[in-house]
Amino acid sequence: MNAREAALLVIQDIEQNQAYANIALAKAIERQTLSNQDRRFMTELVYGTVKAQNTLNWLLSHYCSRSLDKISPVIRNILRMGIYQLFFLDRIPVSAACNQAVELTKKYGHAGTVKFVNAVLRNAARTLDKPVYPDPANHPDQYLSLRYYHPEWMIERWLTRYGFAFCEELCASNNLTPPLSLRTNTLKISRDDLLDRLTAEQATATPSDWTPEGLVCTEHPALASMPSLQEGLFQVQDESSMLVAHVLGPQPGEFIIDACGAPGGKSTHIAALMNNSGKVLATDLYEHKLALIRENAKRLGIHCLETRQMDAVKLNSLYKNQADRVLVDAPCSGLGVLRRKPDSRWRKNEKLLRALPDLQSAILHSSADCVKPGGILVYSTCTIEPEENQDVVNGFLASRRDFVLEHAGRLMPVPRPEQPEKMMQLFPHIDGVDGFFIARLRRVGDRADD
Ligand SMILES: C[S@@+](CC[C@H](N)C(=O)[O-])C[C@H]1O[C@@H](n2cnc3c(N)ncnc32)[C@H](O)[C@@H]1O
Repeated sequence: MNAREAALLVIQDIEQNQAYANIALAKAIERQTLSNQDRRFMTELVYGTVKAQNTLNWLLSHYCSRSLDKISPVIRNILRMGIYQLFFLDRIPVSAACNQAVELTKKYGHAGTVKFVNAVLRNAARTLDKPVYPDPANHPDQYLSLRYYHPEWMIERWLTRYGFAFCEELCASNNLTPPLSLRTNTLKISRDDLLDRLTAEQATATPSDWTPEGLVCTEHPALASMPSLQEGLFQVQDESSMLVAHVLGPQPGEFIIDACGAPGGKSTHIAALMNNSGKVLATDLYEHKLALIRENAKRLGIHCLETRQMDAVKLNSLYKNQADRVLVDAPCSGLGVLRRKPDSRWRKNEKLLRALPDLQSAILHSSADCVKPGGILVYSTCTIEPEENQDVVNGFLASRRDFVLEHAGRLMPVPRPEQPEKMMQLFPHIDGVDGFFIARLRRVGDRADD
């Protein structure tokens, strides 16, 4: 199977079965024996076609008299892939984009659709030029939506809040492919030694500017094939996500609860910072996700971590006043990590976003009850929406006089320029890392300070 056909099947899986793009792609890559070049091309086709689907539909509508809803999903995806190559991939010859789409249609369509796909793509190829987007001065939301492949409701939200320039930079950065970042498993290896191992495994990495254990990897073989991963020498984790455990500040011997723990990126980091001593209890609503934490912990050689399936809203019924520190890495809209998941922007909607702050607040309140007097509570999300971040924490503080807000930015493991706000909001286009929010609170009461 060639890269285009493999890409088409992944795109179909994402659209028809709601498969997650990164997972469906990784599985397909594992099944195929593709060269590195073909693997990169397949990834580009899948991610580009899925991410830019609104713009591809809009471009297609210029060349296709039939309504796109009336076209079968597989043919529509062949057309989208073809248009994507014609308009957005400079190095693909026009003939290859058209001919290969026709070949795929022969296999997945019928004689009529072959003619149709051929006609639409040849028509597009004849008039091929740069897309002419709506005028940004008169239609800023349509312009940004089509130019940067984001749902219009999301653009409207950000335009109102941040203005055009900020919104444009944010959307542009959501479309850049972020480097892979890795957290050294300091229980097994130092960052310098891991760098040597990665180089020996044909990966290119440099130390992170944000954390002492972070590495930024610009080139690497398929992750599953890397012995250093299997040996548990690192965990894949974004740099901003690695900051959370540092802000929590776990100490060896303590009892820590990670209320929304799966798949375990932060729980396992906390355990490493505690040098595998004390106890980390990772809870999550879903048992199958807890299995991922256990797998990760085993691979990383962590034995101070336990898991428990439970609704974090009820955490205080079991662990009231017991934990030295509690992390609430809350379920959220994930709008800070759109650059990592090309399909996720099309899975969100405003109704879903509106429901989140109530759940986040309920988890935060219950988790707060589990913190010992003098202990620490950290609330984090991978979103940039104030309703899920500052508003949740401010609402909590307004009703909980037993907690005070501390300055998260002062606890950075690698010093950074000081920000005036105590709560930390990172943006991909400003900070170059995933959009993340971190707030640290201390429960009033006696306890040895840290
Ligand atoms: C942002 S993810 C956590 C990521 C994790 N901390 C890490 O670093 O790998 C949020 C998690 O909250 C879980 N979750 C959602 N609702 C929950 C609830 N009511 N109680 C406990 N966990 C919940 C989800 O299953 C998801 O695994």
